[in-house]
Amino acid sequence: MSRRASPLPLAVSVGEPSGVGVDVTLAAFERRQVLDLPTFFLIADPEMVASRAERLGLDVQVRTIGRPSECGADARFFDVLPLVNHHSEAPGRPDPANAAGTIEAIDRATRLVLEGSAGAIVTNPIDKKALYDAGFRHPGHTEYLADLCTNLTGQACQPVMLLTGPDLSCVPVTIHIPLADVPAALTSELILSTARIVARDLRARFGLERPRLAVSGLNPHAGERGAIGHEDENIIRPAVEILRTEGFDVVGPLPGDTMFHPEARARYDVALCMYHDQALIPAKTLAFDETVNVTLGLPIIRTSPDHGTAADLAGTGTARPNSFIAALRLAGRMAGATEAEQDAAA
Ligand SMILES: NC(=O)c1ccc[n+]([C@@H]2O[C@H](COP(=O)([O-])OP(=O)(O)OC[C@H]3O[C@@H](n4cnc5c(N)ncnc54)[C@H](O)[C@@H]3O)[C@@H](O)[C@H]2O)c1
Ligand SMILES: N[C@H](C(=O)O)[C@H](O)COP(=O)(O)O
Repeated sequence: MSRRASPLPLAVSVGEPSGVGVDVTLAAFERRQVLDLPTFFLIADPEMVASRAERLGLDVQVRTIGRPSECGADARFFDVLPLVNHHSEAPGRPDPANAAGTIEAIDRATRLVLEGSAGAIVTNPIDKKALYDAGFRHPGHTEYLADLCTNLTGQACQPVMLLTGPDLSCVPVTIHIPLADVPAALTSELILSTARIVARDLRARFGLERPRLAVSGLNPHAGERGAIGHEDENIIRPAVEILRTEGFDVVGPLPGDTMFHPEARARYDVALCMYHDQALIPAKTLAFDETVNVTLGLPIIRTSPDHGTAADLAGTGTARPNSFIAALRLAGRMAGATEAEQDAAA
């Protein structure tokens, strides 16, 4: 698979303005040349961005652009596509009044990628509770982007959350739901559809021809052959067997506690886990600074740093930009590969 950089700029959404999103974006901009980062612009309130840069003591000049094609025209400037909705600059103090701008940035970035003006969307973290308090009805970006893409394209899509780092890639089959609801939400069909999307997108977007999948169990010891819970034998194992008959390279159900040590990880490309923390605890513990959150199953490329808003660090200059930089790099590579394939097919 080609790994050329995307010639289209990446659209970065501002995320929660009281969090570290702008801080890590500015830090990445400052290192763009030395790190040879893909070209990107931020969708945000330019005044808020300029205030944050000043608070951080950064010598960054914000330039307002009207469209993505203007991005990078003068490399000295930090390009911002302005929001219609105003964002106040108040680090560490999430405010539902900012929700409209936060959502607007995600919407506009998505539309720009769908219309072919931007190569991919890189999202900064949102404060989910602040958005819920303002009436946002989706658990997170992952589910929201799927709804948005479905509405904009007319094609239904199932979003799949992939956390990918240097030594582990994993997918939570159930995503943002209470732990108590997981057993009822877990079906063989959901495991099957998730695994099929993972295999398809790892091939198309990452160049992995036949990814090796490892499926976790749900209960301790993967249910101890039915003695500690029934889901492993009645729901997960049948799904794994169907996947095998379909030609997938897949093992499972594997006990969740022993599938993440180094020798175990060497045997698979992606772990399919049954619930959010089963996947995200090992991913963030192994490589909090390098892991990237990617949404599979969408008609667009979306990446994000693995961390949240880190409101305690906003405006202090201590937030590490590493995961955001990894998200930019990965989005650039994925978009470049997609564009190369489209060129080849043309
Ligand atoms: N993609 C997203 O939109 C996304 C992802 C995760 C969490 N969130 C949201 O973020 C909010 C806060 O969540 P949380 O506290 O569980 O997680 P968090 O990642 O914001 O913070 C966890 C800990 O890690 C530290 N940390 C986070 N990012 C860091 C960085 N770049 N450099 C140095 N230290 C960093 C924080 O200071 C904190 O101590 C919640 O509202 C949550 O929903 C959003
Ligand atoms: N589940 C993610 C995490 O804990 O890192 C986070 O909430 C981001 O989810 P979205 O990308 O769907 O907002």
